[in-house]
Amino acid sequence: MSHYKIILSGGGTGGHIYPAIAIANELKSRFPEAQFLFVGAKDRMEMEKIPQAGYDIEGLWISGIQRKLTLKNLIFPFKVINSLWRARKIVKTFKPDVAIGTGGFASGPLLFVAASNNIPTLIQEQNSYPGITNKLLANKAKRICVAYDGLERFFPKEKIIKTGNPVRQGLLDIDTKTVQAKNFFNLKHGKYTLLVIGGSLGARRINELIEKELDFFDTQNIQIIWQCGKLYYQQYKIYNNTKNVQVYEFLNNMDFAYAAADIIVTRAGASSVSELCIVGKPVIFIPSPNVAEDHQTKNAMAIVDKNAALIIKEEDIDADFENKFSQLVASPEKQKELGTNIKKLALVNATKQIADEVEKLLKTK
Ligand SMILES: CC(=O)N[C@H]1[C@@H](OP(=O)(O)OP(=O)(O)OC[C@H]2O[C@@H](n3ccc(=O)[nH]c3=O)[C@H](O)[C@@H]2O)O[C@H](CO)[C@@H](O)[C@@H]1O
Repeated sequence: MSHYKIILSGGGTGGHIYPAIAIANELKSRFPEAQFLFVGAKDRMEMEKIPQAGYDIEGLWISGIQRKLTLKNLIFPFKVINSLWRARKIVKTFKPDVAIGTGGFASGPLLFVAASNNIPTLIQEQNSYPGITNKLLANKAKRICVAYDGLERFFPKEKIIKTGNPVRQGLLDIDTKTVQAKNFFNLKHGKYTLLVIGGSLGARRINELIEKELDFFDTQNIQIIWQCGKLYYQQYKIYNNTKNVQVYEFLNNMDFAYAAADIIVTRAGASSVSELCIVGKPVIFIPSPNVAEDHQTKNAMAIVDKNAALIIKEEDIDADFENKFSQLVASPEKQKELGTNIKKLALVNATKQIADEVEKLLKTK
């Protein structure tokens, strides 16, 4: 029987959403008859991105807990109770054969309820340091797919499988898309292209840096695709189509963005890092210092330590950026070396391996 019912839950940021979409797409190609339902958090990105990818989604009233005492924290227990109740209704109505969680707050109640109803659950952890939701869910999960070594510090060892992070199919063949990509972005062919990515939500300090360096880029004859994030778009859109700059709040065609780029300046969220390994181009990481356990620096250092990318700490960008950037641009050899080395770190079969694990769970049911 292949009329499986599959629930996927994860969201809040792109880092949790795109792995879920990649897994769903792979399962859909294996089981065209299967039914899929996503569960996310109301008002978060997934409510827009999942339907765009062609799937149904239900939103729970849930959010993270803040570190200080705020009104939001006082209503947090009510959100948990409400979302557990809603998750229970969703699970009872949809009757999934398996539940897959990719992190983010909504996956907490949904996977908890699924596991409590004896539905096999698989969680996928993108980072080298797990988020709180996956840590709470680990004991009830049947399988835990991870992308880094050393996760047995947090999860039961016998459940862990190192697969890498799932990456959307379209990113696997970007080398064939350069011309199409440059046309798509209206870029000049043959002109050096910088891609700036601030993570799925955008990065304030990277935006400030890019704004400050626009003249510098101009003197270097560089054209730029600048993803500044939804929150910052109003502020930076004035630069759109000036000095060879294109400003986007969000890039819906990451394959084209990567294909058009000669060099990439980026945050170091886990999915971005996995994608950049597949892309194989010279990268300068500016990790966010504002995430749990400084995990973006760890994500980036796993690459930098293999001489496969450069890193500039956020606190050093004003002092170091121009130097490091222009040295790299001036050295085609160094760019080639970094691009070749980062590609060696790619785990290209992650999505397939995770789908294999899901299949095993479906078949043992
Ligand atoms: C500030 C924050 O909490 N960041 C976390 C968040 O990052 P964030 O949501 O930025 O996650 P990632 O960098 O892992 O992934 C971003 C995803 O969004 C896509 N994308 C991004 C920009 C864009 O314009 N278009 C687009 O499609 C990327 O291709 C990628 O697939 O989740 C990651 C995975 O748990 C964590 O490692 C990050 O630390």
